[in-house]
Amino acid sequence: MPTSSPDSPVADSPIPILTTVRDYRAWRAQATSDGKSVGFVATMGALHDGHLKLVQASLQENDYTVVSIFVNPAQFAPTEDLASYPRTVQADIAKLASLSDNVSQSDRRVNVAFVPSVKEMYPNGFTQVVADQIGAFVEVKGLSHQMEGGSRPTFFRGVATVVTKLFHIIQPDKTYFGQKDIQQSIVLRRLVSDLVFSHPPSPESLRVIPTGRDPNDNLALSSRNAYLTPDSRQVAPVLYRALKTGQDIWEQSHWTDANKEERIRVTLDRARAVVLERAEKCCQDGRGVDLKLDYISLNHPKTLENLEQVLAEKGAEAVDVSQGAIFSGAALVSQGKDGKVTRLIDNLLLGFTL
Ligand SMILES: Nc1ncnc2c1ncn2[C@@H]1O[C@H](COP(=O)(O)OP(=O)(O)OP(=O)(O)O)[C@@H](O)[C@H]1O
Ligand SMILES: CC(C)(CO)[C@@H](O)C(=O)[O-]
Ligand code: BAL
Repeated sequence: MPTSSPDSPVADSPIPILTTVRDYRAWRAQATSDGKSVGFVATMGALHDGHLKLVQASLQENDYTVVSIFVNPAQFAPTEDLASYPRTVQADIAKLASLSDNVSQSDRRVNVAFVPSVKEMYPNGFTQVVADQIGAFVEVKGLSHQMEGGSRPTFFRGVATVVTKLFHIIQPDKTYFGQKDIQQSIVLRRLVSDLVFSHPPSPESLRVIPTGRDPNDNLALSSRNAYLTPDSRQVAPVLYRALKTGQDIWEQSHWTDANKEERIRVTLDRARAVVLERAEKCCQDGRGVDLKLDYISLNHPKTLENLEQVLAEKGAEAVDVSQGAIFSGAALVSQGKDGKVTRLIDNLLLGFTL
């Protein structure tokens, strides 16, 4: 374990915290020589039960489990919330330390938390302004500019870059990501496949774990939910309700290939209407909550093509729903004139599994 100042998260840690690539590599070399498999969960911290599901999956399937906590500046646009992103490392470490493999009842626990500095991850410096960046960055073309990438055009470049670094450092045999960020998982599987990563050794070793939700109202758990006020927290589950409404329509038994155009339109219209009606109600109820729909879309599960767009540009014959569809959306909620905006995202899988 590295030495540390008394108030750093490393001091008195209930699990080893490694902060440098050098220390981690020494630990990993020992794990390799001991013949131990390593599972990896990448996070930005502010851990919640959704993250802990990923960690539990890793504890079940690997000898050792490593969790990284790193708020990656490269995936935030200059206008986004890098500075205010919740940072709760000590509480995160306590949560990780309290976990054990609850299925096979082995005594496996999180072995290492990797908590690097920005300097450690970007030793040659870094700017959020893409045009001014110098050095190696990773892009996964064709999958990064629709859905979440439509509103966050540099986001997946930042994610693919930092995850490439993390995979090179951590050398995971398996790695665990959340369905909540479905596009991220698809982009990263393609990255692993196209750049022939040896760790993880295949896109399938990047496991995607179902979205953890609030048991009362199904709101997808998210670190940024910490920004919600009590009133905006009441409004936030509307995105899930909208997607569920659309899913119920999509899954009706009368749809055939001949009426897929109507299937797409009705599914999207009804789901969007749920959010728009709630937004209207927010405007009228005097609480000052502002709800905006960013998008709700249907996308091909592999190519991420926007089905509505394909329909408009190429006609119904060009639309392929035979492999199912990703049904996803994002909405922005805030309260008060200068209230912090929370970006909510969610998705449901229509007719396919990951
Ligand atoms: N509700 C959830 N269920 C399962 N996995 C999740 C959930 N929320 C996040 N994850 C996964 O945890 C990993 C780390 O995500 P991250 O630290 O960004 O948390 P987050 O809650 O998604 O934060 P943010 O609010 O910034 O989007 C990612 O693979 C992400 O998909
Ligand atoms: C994968 C990740 C840790 C990369 O910073 C982040 O995008 C996240 O937490 O989902
Ligand atoms: N869970 C994705 C991290 C982000 O929104 O920056």
